[in-house]
Amino acid sequence: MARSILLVNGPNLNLLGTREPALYGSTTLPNVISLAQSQCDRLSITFSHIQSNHEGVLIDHIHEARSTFDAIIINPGALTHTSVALRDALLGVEIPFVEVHISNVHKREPFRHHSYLSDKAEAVICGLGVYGYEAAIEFAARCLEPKEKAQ
Ligand SMILES: O=C(O)[C@]1(O)C[C@H](CCCOc2ccccc2)[C@@H](O)[C@H](O)C1
Repeated sequence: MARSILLVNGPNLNLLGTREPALYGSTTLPNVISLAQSQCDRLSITFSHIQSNHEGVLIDHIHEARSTFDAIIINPGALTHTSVALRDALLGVEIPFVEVHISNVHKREPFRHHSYLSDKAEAVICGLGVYGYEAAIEFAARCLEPKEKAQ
């Protein structure tokens, strides 16, 4: 089971719970983080979180995760549909990851139907609202084995 999880949230997710509640619900990002921290505490999993509106900042944190985290749970936001660089960063660190989307992207505009990450994700969760984060943590705890640490 994963013993340490980094939760990554991409651009505009800092607005969660304050705009577009019909699409993304009314739970704020701080509340999502608090719930995730409590869930990880119960599972004896080390937890950390980053949210940034800047692609390069997210990439830097993913690089830094290589020596620390067994699993990444990522909601890339709109970078899902545009960022080869984010894909390359995840592939480069060789940390298993779960892709989460609050909305069902497949019921939305066609440009949201493609992800640069999904074919490399251990799992893709979308349309469950913020429960998707809880489900992703549970999946990581049960099913993601830590990769052998590089010597
Ligand atoms: O459904 C998801 O979680 C998305 O990753 C959210 C992205 C948007 C992130 C912005 O989130 C907001 C939340 C509240 C208010 C405004 C934006 C969107 O571009 C993806 O296609 C699907």
